[in-house]
Amino acid sequence: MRSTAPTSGLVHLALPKGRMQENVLRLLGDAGIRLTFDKRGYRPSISLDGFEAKILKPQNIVEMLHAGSRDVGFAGADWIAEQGAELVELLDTGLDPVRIVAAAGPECLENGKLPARPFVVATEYERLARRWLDANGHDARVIRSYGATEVFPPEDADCIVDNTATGATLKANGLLIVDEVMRSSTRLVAHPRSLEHPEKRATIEHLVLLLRSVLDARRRVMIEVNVPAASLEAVVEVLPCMREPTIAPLHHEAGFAVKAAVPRADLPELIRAIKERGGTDIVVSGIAQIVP
Ligand SMILES: Nc1ncnc2c1ncn2[C@@H]1O[C@H](COP(=O)(O)OP(=O)(O)OP(=O)(O)O)[C@@H](O)[C@H]1O
Ligand SMILES: O=P(O)(O)OC[C@H]1O[C@H](OP(=O)(O)OP(=O)(O)O)[C@H](O)[C@@H]1O
Repeated sequence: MRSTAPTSGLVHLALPKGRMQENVLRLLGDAGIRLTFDKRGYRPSISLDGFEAKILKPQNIVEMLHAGSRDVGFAGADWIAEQGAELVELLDTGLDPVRIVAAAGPECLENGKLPARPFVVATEYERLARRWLDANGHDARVIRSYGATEVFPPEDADCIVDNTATGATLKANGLLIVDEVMRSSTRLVAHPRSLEHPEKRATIEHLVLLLRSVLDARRRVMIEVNVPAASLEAVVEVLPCMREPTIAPLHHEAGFAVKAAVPRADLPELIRAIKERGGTDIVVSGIAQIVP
Protein backbone atom coordinates (compact mmCIF):
# COMPACT_ATOMS: atom_id res chain seq x y z
CA MET A 1 0.00 0.00 0.00
CA ARG A 2 1.19 3.53 -0.74
CA SER A 3 2.01 5.55 2.37
CA THR A 4 1.57 8.97 0.76
CA ALA A 5 -1.03 10.58 -1.48
CA PRO A 6 -0.93 9.32 -5.08
CA THR A 7 1.09 11.77 -7.19
CA SER A 8 -0.44 11.50 -10.71
CA GLY A 9 -3.19 14.00 -11.59
CA LEU A 10 -5.90 11.32 -11.53
CA VAL A 11 -8.11 11.62 -8.45
CA HIS A 12 -8.78 8.36 -6.63
CA LEU A 13 -12.36 8.46 -5.33
CA ALA A 14 -13.77 6.09 -2.69
CA LEU A 15 -17.50 5.39 -2.76
CA PRO A 16 -19.25 3.69 0.18
CA LYS A 17 -20.60 0.17 0.16
CA GLY A 18 -23.56 -0.45 2.44
CA ARG A 19 -26.01 1.90 4.12
CA MET A 20 -24.73 5.14 2.66
CA GLN A 21 -24.35 3.94 -0.91
CA GLU A 22 -27.84 4.58 -2.26
CA ASN A 23 -27.98 8.25 -1.28
CA VAL A 24 -24.41 8.92 -2.41
CA LEU A 25 -25.08 7.38 -5.83
CA ARG A 26 -28.30 9.37 -6.15
CA LEU A 27 -26.41 12.57 -5.28
CA LEU A 28 -23.78 11.84 -7.92
CA GLY A 29 -26.50 10.94 -10.43
CA ASP A 30 -28.42 14.15 -9.77
CA ALA A 31 -25.18 16.05 -10.43
CA GLY A 32 -25.01 14.36 -13.85
CA ILE A 33 -22.19 11.99 -12.86
CA ARG A 34 -22.82 8.52 -14.24
CA LEU A 35 -21.36 5.36 -12.72
CA THR A 36 -21.32 2.12 -14.66
CA PHE A 37 -21.04 -1.06 -12.62
CA ASP A 38 -19.85 -4.49 -13.66
CA LYS A 39 -21.74 -7.32 -12.01
CA ARG A 40 -20.16 -7.75 -8.54
CA GLY A 41 -17.33 -5.44 -9.57
CA TYR A 42 -16.18 -2.85 -7.07
CA ARG A 43 -14.53 -0.54 -9.61
CA PRO A 44 -17.31 1.31 -11.45
CA SER A 45 -16.32 3.52 -14.32
CA ILE A 46 -17.18 7.15 -13.64
CA SER A 47 -18.20 9.69 -16.27
CA LEU A 48 -16.53 12.67 -14.56
CA ASP A 49 -13.16 13.53 -16.10
CA GLY A 50 -10.10 13.20 -13.88
CA PHE A 51 -11.50 10.52 -11.54
CA GLU A 52 -11.28 6.78 -11.04
CA ALA A 53 -13.60 5.19 -8.47
CA LYS A 54 -13.61 2.23 -6.15
CA ILE A 55 -16.24 0.91 -3.72
CA LEU A 56 -15.12 0.26 -0.13
CA LYS A 57 -16.81 -0.09 3.25
CA PRO A 58 -16.96 3.34 4.92
CA GLN A 59 -14.63 2.30 7.74
CA ASN A 60 -11.99 1.31 5.17
CA ILE A 61 -12.55 4.53 3.22
CA VAL A 62 -11.48 6.46 6.31
CA GLU A 63 -8.38 4.27 6.67
CA MET A 64 -7.41 4.55 3.01
CA LEU A 65 -7.89 8.31 2.98
CA HIS A 66 -5.87 8.67 6.16
CA ALA A 67 -3.10 6.52 4.68
CA GLY A 68 -3.28 8.56 1.47
CA SER A 69 -3.86 5.70 -0.95
CA ARG A 70 -7.23 7.35 -1.85
CA ASP A 71 -7.58 11.09 -2.41
CA VAL A 72 -11.22 11.76 -1.70
CA GLY A 73 -14.20 9.76 -0.49
CA PHE A 74 -17.50 9.57 1.33
CA ALA A 75 -17.60 8.45 4.95
CA GLY A 76 -19.63 8.93 8.11
CA ALA A 77 -18.42 11.59 10.55
CA ASP A 78 -18.68 8.89 13.24
CA TRP A 79 -15.98 6.68 11.71
CA ILE A 80 -13.78 9.65 10.91
CA ALA A 81 -13.92 10.61 14.60
CA GLU A 82 -13.59 7.00 15.76
CA GLN A 83 -10.41 6.50 13.75
CA GLY A 84 -9.03 9.95 14.60
CA ALA A 85 -8.31 10.39 10.88
CA GLU A 86 -6.76 13.70 9.87
CA LEU A 87 -8.85 14.51 6.82
CA VAL A 88 -10.18 17.68 5.25
CA GLU A 89 -13.97 17.86 5.24
CA LEU A 90 -15.12 19.21 1.87
CA LEU A 91 -18.86 18.79 2.24
CA ASP A 92 -21.37 17.71 4.87
CA THR A 93 -23.99 16.17 2.61
CA GLY A 94 -26.43 15.83 5.53
CA LEU A 95 -27.38 12.46 4.05
CA ASP A 96 -28.16 9.42 6.21
CA PRO A 97 -28.08 11.25 9.53
CA VAL A 98 -27.57 9.14 12.65
CA ARG A 99 -26.95 9.75 16.33
CA ILE A 100 -24.32 7.87 18.29
CA VAL A 101 -25.91 7.30 21.68
CA ALA A 102 -25.33 5.58 24.98
CA ALA A 103 -28.27 3.36 25.86
CA ALA A 104 -29.16 0.84 28.54
CA GLY A 105 -32.02 -1.32 29.73
CA PRO A 106 -34.18 0.01 32.60
CA GLU A 107 -32.80 -2.70 34.93
CA CYS A 108 -29.35 -1.13 34.72
CA LEU A 109 -30.45 2.44 35.36
CA GLU A 110 -30.65 4.15 38.75
CA ASN A 111 -33.09 7.09 38.62
CA GLY A 112 -32.70 7.09 34.84
CA LYS A 113 -28.90 7.34 35.08
CA LEU A 114 -26.03 4.91 34.66
CA PRO A 115 -24.84 3.46 37.98
CA ALA A 116 -21.88 4.82 39.96
CA ARG A 117 -20.50 1.26 40.24
CA PRO A 118 -18.17 -0.08 37.51
CA PHE A 119 -20.10 -1.36 34.46
CA VAL A 120 -19.56 -2.90 31.02
CA VAL A 121 -20.15 -1.12 27.68
CA ALA A 122 -20.49 -2.93 24.34
CA THR A 123 -19.69 -0.89 21.24
CA GLU A 124 -18.23 -0.82 17.73
CA TYR A 125 -16.97 2.68 18.56
CA GLU A 126 -14.24 1.93 21.12
CA ARG A 127 -12.51 5.30 20.94
CA LEU A 128 -15.72 7.37 21.02
CA ALA A 129 -17.08 5.27 23.90
CA ARG A 130 -13.85 5.57 25.90
CA ARG A 131 -13.79 9.32 25.40
CA TRP A 132 -17.43 9.64 26.45
CA LEU A 133 -16.88 7.46 29.54
CA ASP A 134 -13.83 9.48 30.62
CA ALA A 135 -15.56 12.81 30.00
CA ASN A 136 -18.44 11.71 32.22
CA GLY A 137 -16.28 10.14 34.93
CA HIS A 138 -17.73 6.64 34.44
CA ASP A 139 -15.78 3.59 35.57
CA ALA A 140 -16.45 1.06 32.78
CA ARG A 141 -14.90 -1.74 30.78
CA VAL A 142 -15.38 -1.62 26.98
CA ILE A 143 -16.19 -4.73 24.92
CA ARG A 144 -15.74 -4.41 21.13
CA SER A 145 -18.87 -5.56 19.31
CA TYR A 146 -19.07 -6.39 15.60
CA GLY A 147 -22.75 -5.53 14.97
CA ALA A 148 -25.97 -6.53 16.77
CA THR A 149 -24.70 -4.41 19.67
CA GLU A 150 -28.22 -3.84 21.02
CA VAL A 151 -28.53 -7.49 22.04
CA PHE A 152 -25.60 -7.38 24.50
CA PRO A 153 -27.54 -6.00 27.52
CA PRO A 154 -28.35 -7.12 30.09
CA GLU A 155 -26.38 -10.39 30.20
CA ASP A 156 -23.24 -9.49 28.26
CA ALA A 157 -23.02 -5.75 28.92
CA ASP A 158 -24.81 -3.14 31.01
CA CYS A 159 -24.87 -0.43 28.41
CA ILE A 160 -24.09 0.18 24.73
CA VAL A 161 -22.69 3.01 22.62
CA ASP A 162 -24.16 2.59 19.14
CA ASN A 163 -25.71 4.47 16.26
CA THR A 164 -29.41 4.99 15.90
CA ALA A 165 -31.45 6.33 13.00
CA THR A 166 -35.16 5.64 13.53
CA GLY A 167 -34.67 4.24 17.05
CA ALA A 168 -36.49 1.04 16.07
CA THR A 169 -33.61 -1.30 17.00
CA LEU A 170 -33.14 0.29 20.43
CA LYS A 171 -36.89 0.04 21.09
CA ALA A 172 -37.12 -3.55 19.91
CA ASN A 173 -34.37 -4.47 22.36
CA GLY A 174 -35.85 -2.55 25.29
CA LEU A 175 -33.04 0.03 25.51
CA LEU A 176 -33.38 3.66 26.60
CA ILE A 177 -31.10 6.47 25.44
CA VAL A 178 -29.15 7.94 28.36
CA ASP A 179 -26.88 10.33 26.44
CA GLU A 180 -25.93 11.50 22.96
CA VAL A 181 -22.25 10.98 22.15
CA MET A 182 -22.26 12.65 18.71
CA ARG A 183 -24.28 13.25 15.55
CA SER A 184 -23.10 11.94 12.22
CA SER A 185 -23.98 12.13 8.52
CA THR A 186 -22.26 11.36 5.24
CA ARG A 187 -19.28 13.63 4.61
CA LEU A 188 -17.08 14.11 1.55
CA VAL A 189 -13.52 14.15 2.84
CA ALA A 190 -10.03 14.35 1.34
CA HIS A 191 -6.46 13.54 2.22
CA PRO A 192 -4.79 16.92 2.97
CA ARG A 193 -1.89 16.31 0.56
CA SER A 194 -4.25 15.64 -2.37
CA LEU A 195 -5.43 19.24 -2.04
CA GLU A 196 -1.86 20.53 -2.31
CA HIS A 197 -1.59 19.02 -5.82
CA PRO A 198 -2.90 21.85 -8.08
CA GLU A 199 -4.40 19.59 -10.76
CA LYS A 200 -6.09 17.30 -8.24
CA ARG A 201 -7.30 20.22 -6.22
CA ALA A 202 -9.03 21.73 -9.27
CA THR A 203 -10.62 18.36 -10.13
CA ILE A 204 -11.82 17.85 -6.55
CA GLU A 205 -13.17 21.40 -6.30
CA HIS A 206 -15.20 20.82 -9.45
CA LEU A 207 -16.75 17.72 -7.86
CA VAL A 208 -17.56 19.68 -4.69
CA LEU A 209 -19.17 22.47 -6.76
CA LEU A 210 -21.35 19.96 -8.61
CA LEU A 211 -22.46 18.15 -5.47
CA ARG A 212 -23.08 21.34 -3.52
CA SER A 213 -25.21 22.66 -6.40
CA VAL A 214 -27.48 19.61 -6.09
CA LEU A 215 -27.69 19.81 -2.29
CA ASP A 216 -28.52 23.53 -2.47
CA ALA A 217 -31.12 22.88 -5.16
CA ARG A 218 -32.78 20.20 -3.02
CA ARG A 219 -33.36 22.79 -0.30
CA ARG A 220 -34.98 25.28 -2.69
CA VAL A 221 -37.91 25.49 -5.08
CA MET A 222 -38.64 27.96 -7.87
CA ILE A 223 -41.71 30.06 -7.25
CA GLU A 224 -43.38 32.13 -9.97
CA VAL A 225 -46.22 34.50 -9.23
CA ASN A 226 -48.22 37.16 -11.04
CA VAL A 227 -48.52 40.47 -9.22
CA PRO A 228 -50.50 43.65 -10.01
CA ALA A 229 -48.21 46.68 -10.30
CA ALA A 230 -49.53 48.18 -7.08
CA SER A 231 -48.58 45.04 -5.08
CA LEU A 232 -45.13 44.46 -6.59
CA GLU A 233 -42.99 45.91 -3.78
CA ALA A 234 -45.11 44.25 -1.07
CA VAL A 235 -44.68 40.82 -2.69
CA VAL A 236 -40.97 41.24 -3.48
CA GLU A 237 -40.40 42.24 0.14
CA VAL A 238 -41.49 38.82 1.44
CA LEU A 239 -39.53 36.73 -1.09
CA PRO A 240 -36.41 35.21 0.56
CA CYS A 241 -34.64 34.72 -2.78
CA MET A 242 -30.94 34.06 -3.43
CA ARG A 243 -30.06 37.51 -4.81
CA GLU A 244 -32.86 39.64 -6.32
CA PRO A 245 -35.99 38.11 -7.88
CA THR A 246 -36.45 38.14 -11.65
CA ILE A 247 -39.26 40.51 -12.60
CA ALA A 248 -40.84 40.56 -16.06
CA PRO A 249 -43.74 42.77 -17.25
CA LEU A 250 -46.93 40.97 -18.28
CA HIS A 251 -48.51 41.63 -21.66
CA HIS A 252 -50.95 44.56 -21.93
CA GLU A 253 -49.46 46.09 -18.74
CA ALA A 254 -51.39 43.51 -16.69
CA GLY A 255 -48.82 43.58 -13.89
CA PHE A 256 -45.60 41.60 -13.39
CA ALA A 257 -44.39 38.02 -13.24
CA VAL A 258 -42.01 37.54 -10.31
CA LYS A 259 -39.69 34.54 -10.12
CA ALA A 260 -37.36 33.51 -7.28
CA ALA A 261 -35.60 30.44 -5.87
CA VAL A 262 -36.78 30.19 -2.26
CA PRO A 263 -36.10 27.75 0.61
CA ARG A 264 -38.51 24.84 0.38
CA ALA A 265 -39.13 25.01 4.14
CA ASP A 266 -40.44 28.59 3.83
CA LEU A 267 -43.07 27.65 1.25
CA PRO A 268 -46.21 27.28 3.43
CA GLU A 269 -45.77 30.69 5.09
CA LEU A 270 -44.62 32.27 1.85
CA ILE A 271 -47.68 31.22 -0.13
CA ARG A 272 -49.90 32.69 2.56
CA ALA A 273 -47.91 35.97 2.57
CA ILE A 274 -47.92 36.24 -1.24
CA LYS A 275 -51.69 35.68 -1.42
CA GLU A 276 -52.29 38.23 1.35
CA ARG A 277 -50.24 40.77 -0.62
CA GLY A 278 -52.20 40.29 -3.84
CA GLY A 279 -50.10 37.69 -5.70
CA THR A 280 -51.98 35.23 -7.94
CA ASP A 281 -51.31 32.25 -10.24
CA ILE A 282 -48.51 30.86 -8.06
CA VAL A 283 -46.45 28.13 -9.76
CA VAL A 284 -43.92 26.13 -7.71
CA SER A 285 -41.40 23.89 -9.47
CA GLY A 286 -38.35 21.82 -8.59
CA ILE A 287 -34.76 22.88 -9.25
CA ALA A 288 -32.08 20.38 -10.33
CA GLN A 289 -28.91 22.34 -9.60
CA ILE A 290 -27.92 25.80 -8.36
CA VAL A 291 -24.39 26.76 -9.39
CA PRO A 292 -23.34 30.11 -7.89
N1 LIG B 1 -29.49 3.55 9.59
C1 LIG B 1 -28.17 3.40 9.73
N2 LIG B 1 -27.68 2.35 10.43
C2 LIG B 1 -26.37 2.17 10.54
N3 LIG B 1 -25.42 2.97 10.02
C3 LIG B 1 -25.84 4.02 9.34
C4 LIG B 1 -27.24 4.29 9.14
N4 LIG B 1 -27.33 5.41 8.42
C5 LIG B 1 -26.08 5.84 8.16
N5 LIG B 1 -25.17 5.01 8.72
C6 LIG B 1 -23.74 5.19 8.64
O1 LIG B 1 -23.20 4.17 7.82
C7 LIG B 1 -21.84 3.95 8.20
C8 LIG B 1 -21.61 2.47 8.35
O2 LIG B 1 -21.98 1.88 7.16
P1 LIG B 1 -22.16 0.34 7.05
O3 LIG B 1 -22.60 0.03 5.68
O4 LIG B 1 -20.94 -0.33 7.60
O5 LIG B 1 -23.38 0.16 8.06
P2 LIG B 1 -23.84 -1.17 8.74
O6 LIG B 1 -25.32 -1.18 8.63
O7 LIG B 1 -23.28 -1.15 10.14
O8 LIG B 1 -23.21 -2.29 7.84
P3 LIG B 1 -23.03 -3.82 8.16
O9 LIG B 1 -24.32 -4.26 8.79
O10 LIG B 1 -22.74 -4.40 6.82
O11 LIG B 1 -21.86 -3.86 9.12
C9 LIG B 1 -21.59 4.73 9.48
O12 LIG B 1 -20.89 5.91 9.20
C10 LIG B 1 -23.00 5.04 9.95
O13 LIG B 1 -23.07 6.22 10.71
O1 LIG C 1 -32.28 3.19 14.67
P1 LIG C 1 -32.49 2.17 13.56
O2 LIG C 1 -33.26 2.72 12.41
O3 LIG C 1 -33.06 0.90 14.09
O4 LIG C 1 -31.06 1.84 12.90
C1 LIG C 1 -29.88 1.67 13.63
C2 LIG C 1 -29.42 0.24 13.64
O5 LIG C 1 -29.13 -0.18 12.29
C3 LIG C 1 -27.78 -0.62 12.22
O6 LIG C 1 -27.68 -1.98 12.42
P2 LIG C 1 -27.63 -3.03 11.21
O7 LIG C 1 -29.01 -3.42 10.83
O8 LIG C 1 -26.77 -2.52 10.11
O9 LIG C 1 -26.94 -4.23 11.90
P3 LIG C 1 -25.53 -4.29 12.65
O10 LIG C 1 -25.82 -3.79 14.04
O11 LIG C 1 -25.19 -5.71 12.60
O12 LIG C 1 -24.56 -3.39 11.91
C4 LIG C 1 -27.09 0.11 13.39
O13 LIG C 1 -25.91 -0.54 13.81
C5 LIG C 1 -28.17 0.09 14.44
O14 LIG C 1 -28.19 -1.13 15.11
